[in-house]
Amino acid sequence: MDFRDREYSRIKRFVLSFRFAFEGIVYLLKKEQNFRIHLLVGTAVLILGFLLGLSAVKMAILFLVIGIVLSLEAMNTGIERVVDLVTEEYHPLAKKAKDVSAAAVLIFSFAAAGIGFLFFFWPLVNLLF
Ligand SMILES: Nc1ncnc2c1ncn2[C@@H]1O[C@H](COP(=O)(O)OP(=O)(O)OP(=O)(O)O)[C@@H](O)[C@H]1O
Repeated sequence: MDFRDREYSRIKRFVLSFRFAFEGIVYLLKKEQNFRIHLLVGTAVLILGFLLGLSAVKMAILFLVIGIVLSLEAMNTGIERVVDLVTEEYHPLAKKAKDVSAAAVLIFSFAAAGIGFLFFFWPLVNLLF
């Protein structure tokens, strides 16, 4: 039975939507190396920030930035799968769609790296020297 079927209660559809989103996360963890790398780096950054005693505001910004990177990576994968669904042939528009979608992740990753540099440079310098 289709989950959009009217037989399903609103509550059940609400719970199912979480289950499907969770399945998406499992898919990303199993199949997408870039997602795993971003998750690993993000976790390491949060642990380092905690150990260096960054302020609550800075930690909140780090959480936000890491969440956005992971979400963009997930959206990028979603777009790649849709493009693959539309065509398995080489197509200039398929290339543009995938390249631009990957560019979105890269652009924000540069911004995230800039924020990381601003937050960690002096605390690390003070710790090491
Ligand atoms: N159907 C296509 N037509 C034209 N170019 C494509 C097509 N599919 C992929 N490409 C090109 O190959 C690149 C890599 O595509 P691919 O689908 O392998 O994604 P990926 O970046 O390796 O991600 P993933 O490993 O998560 O699938 C794209 O960015 C695009 O430039």
